Amino acid sequence: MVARDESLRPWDDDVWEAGNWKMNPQSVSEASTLGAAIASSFSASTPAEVAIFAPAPFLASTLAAVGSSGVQVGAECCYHKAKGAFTGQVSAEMVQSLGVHWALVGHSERRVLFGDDDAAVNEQVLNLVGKGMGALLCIGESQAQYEKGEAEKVCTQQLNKGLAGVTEEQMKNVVIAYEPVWAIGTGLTCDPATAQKVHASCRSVLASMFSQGVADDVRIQYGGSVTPDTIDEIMAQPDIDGALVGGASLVAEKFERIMNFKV
Ligand SMILES: O=C[C@H](O)COP(=O)(O)O
Repeated sequence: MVARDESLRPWDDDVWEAGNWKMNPQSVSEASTLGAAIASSFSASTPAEVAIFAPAPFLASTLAAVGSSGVQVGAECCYHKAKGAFTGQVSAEMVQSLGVHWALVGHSERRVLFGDDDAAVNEQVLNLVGKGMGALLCIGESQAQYEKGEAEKVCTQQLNKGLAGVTEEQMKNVVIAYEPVWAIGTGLTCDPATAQKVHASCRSVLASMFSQGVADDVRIQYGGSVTPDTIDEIMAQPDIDGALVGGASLVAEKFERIMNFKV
């Protein structure tokens, strides 16, 4: 068994519900208001750890808005280089200096729109865990791959490539998010039983790559059109340890219901 790094996990729960705001909040004030609202509905009785992945310009203000609530704040992407002539990029060091300890890696929008291939994803994961930060690695198949029945195959490849070179010890700072691309922002939530099957397959891949202990301990979130109406059935699946939520994380009341899922 791999002991979790509790400095990155202030709450002793197995479940992690995370909001990915993407490029949606348009101002410091909008992000801060949303962050404060989410933080105010988070309490000791919330059955999950909670994190918000915010746009880089709003990380500091979102951290201030959530204050000491226990809601964690992460970055949406960190380039793997520490410093240099990389116009427009944000480094792990930059966000770490703000007090941010987590970043998303390999979100399908990064892969499809910005060319983050498996090699780039792997560099970002290695960079983050090498610095003691946490990496939330997103994987998932496209619609065409889904229709060909390739979900498990694609996820296996993305895990193998994205986590190449990561040590068993570093896996304590890795969370996986299975996000079928065809379900993102479409209202088409993956059938929970199908998602469970892919999650179980991912866990078995991680057992082969690392150990059964890592596979048992790692948290695997589901993402893709999660809403207050779908969260309970998703969370009832044994291998689903939380949700990575896009659109519904932009509405505090919706995200509050997701945080307080019922099983
Ligand atoms: O990172 C979050 C996912 O892309 C899901 O987004 P969504 O909940 O808007 O479908």
